[in-house]
Amino acid sequence: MTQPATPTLADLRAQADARQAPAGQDGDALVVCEGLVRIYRREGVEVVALQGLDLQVRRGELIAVVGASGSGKSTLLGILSGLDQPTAGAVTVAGRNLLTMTPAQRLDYRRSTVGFVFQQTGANLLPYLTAAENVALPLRATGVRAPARRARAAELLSVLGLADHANRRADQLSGGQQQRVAIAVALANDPELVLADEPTGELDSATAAEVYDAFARVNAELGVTVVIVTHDPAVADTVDRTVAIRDGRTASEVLRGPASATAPRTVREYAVLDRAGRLQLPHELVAALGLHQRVRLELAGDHIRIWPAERASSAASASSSGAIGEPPGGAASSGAVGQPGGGAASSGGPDDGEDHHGRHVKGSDG
Ligand SMILES: Nc1ncnc2c1ncn2[C@@H]1O[C@H](COP(=O)(O)OP(=O)(O)OP(=O)(O)O)[C@@H](O)[C@H]1O
Repeated sequence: MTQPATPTLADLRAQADARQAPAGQDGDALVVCEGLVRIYRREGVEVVALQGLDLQVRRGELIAVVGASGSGKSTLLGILSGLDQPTAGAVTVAGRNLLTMTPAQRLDYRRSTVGFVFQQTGANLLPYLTAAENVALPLRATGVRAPARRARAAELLSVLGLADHANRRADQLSGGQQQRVAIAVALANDPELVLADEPTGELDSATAAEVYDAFARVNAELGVTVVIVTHDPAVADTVDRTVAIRDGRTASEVLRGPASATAPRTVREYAVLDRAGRLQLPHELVAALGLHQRVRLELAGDHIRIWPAERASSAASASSSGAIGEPPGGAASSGAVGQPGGGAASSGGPDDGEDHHGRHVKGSDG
């Protein structure tokens, strides 16, 4: 049987160049973060909150950013909201460079390009104003006249299913209703991007689901791009993409396809490859193979194998065909976990890592 020719590294590089848009030229990207670094200095101690974070959010996307406490999520939101500046790296939102804005441009950006929803309702709403008055407040700051303010507030509260509550004081609304009013407040000046920091942190799971639905509705009906930072895994049911941050970098992404009448949504987990070619391996894979310090990589047709260094060197000494770029089949390639010869290894089980191009990145026990 004739084997298909194994692509060389040069072939793969040419394919990748053909597929990739040039850096920073993704016409669809509303948010572009490249190599973001944020170092806090306090009393002589440095804390590296972001260490080279790359993230792109397409116009009209609804995404969640998840990660352990201290991984850098709020730091990222602080930068995207224009409140904070990175120590290094580049960030643009809606074509505006957040590093070079003047104070006046920054104020305008915060008033009209981004909207913000916080965890604490107290930070979002004035309790003694009605829902409609709260929504009208940011419009007053941008000089919108009273009749237009009232019309816009009524329109947004209606989209959020709160038309009947427009004249209720904020402190007479339930927690979920208050967060939906907060979404309307964030949308008042028609921003391109809404950022939400733990918006359901104080809500029970049923009410949290209503708030996620509200974000999905404004995303679908108004076309606004939404980034939700949360610890809550239930957000995954609402968004199409979940970006996981680990140690100040984007580590993995889960993409969900649409459900059909006959099949549930497809769910695929990807490791994120940054511009420098760095990849964070999931903890489970690292632990399963006892990987530490250095690993050996092998190109095997359409995927890459990762070997623990020690076992790889013994496999390599038993094989004369272990060089990168050579076809699989030697002692090294027969050692993939439960996948002799690499055939089944390419078939793409749900736990396989895949890079942005759908190529598999396999762990191996040698
Ligand atoms: N103003 C600050 N001064 C010093 N260190 C800070 C400051 N803000 C954040 N950090 C540190 O930066 C790191 C990232 O913090 P950040 O709040 O962004 O994480 P997070 O993922 O949002 O965490 P959480 O989910 O607990 O809110 C942490 O180690 C934190 O202690």
